[in-house]
Amino acid sequence: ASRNEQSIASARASVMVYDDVLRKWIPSGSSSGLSKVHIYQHMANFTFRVVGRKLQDHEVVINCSVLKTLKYNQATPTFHQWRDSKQSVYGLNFSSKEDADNFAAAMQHAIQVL
Ligand SMILES: CC(=O)N[C@@H](Cc1ccccc1Cl)C(=O)N1CCC[C@]12C=C[C@@H]1CC[C@@H](C(=O)N[C@@H]3C(=O)N4[C@@H](C=C[C@H]3C)CC[C@H]4C(=O)O)N1C2=O
Repeated sequence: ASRNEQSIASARASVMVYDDVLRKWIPSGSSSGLSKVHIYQHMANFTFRVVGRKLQDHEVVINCSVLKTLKYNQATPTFHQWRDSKQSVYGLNFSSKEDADNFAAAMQHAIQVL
């Protein structure tokens, strides 16, 4: 995150991307595993983005803008998903329901205030 970004939520989740051709979820990044996923608010230009880094090696596995048109789907209590602007679908498989609820609340806040 840059200096003028602050985290409004963080959660542990495995970050996945849906492969439309294979019709299956694949891990985002070079391998599957848990990441720390943040929603950052940019204090100067009032934008939000989701950034996730693998716990093990800090590989950035998601870096996507949160637009006011984002439809955030809580498919299950611990699996949430949305489309980014390039129509990729991201899925977060949260390690706990608490993390999922906390992340969803912050995401909905961001979408509301944009
Ligand atoms: C109208 C619309 O766009 N709808 C989208 C969803 C959507 C709705 C509204 C706004 C935005 C979006 Cl994004 C849609 O349906 N999408 C988006 C791409 C994928 C999918 C299309 C088909 C498949 C069928 C099964 C289903 C699925 O993936 N379920 C999960 C699942 O199979 N898994 C994941 C966990 C649990 C399950 C819940 C973990 C790994 C794997 C597994 O359990 O092994 N699908 C989808 O969600």
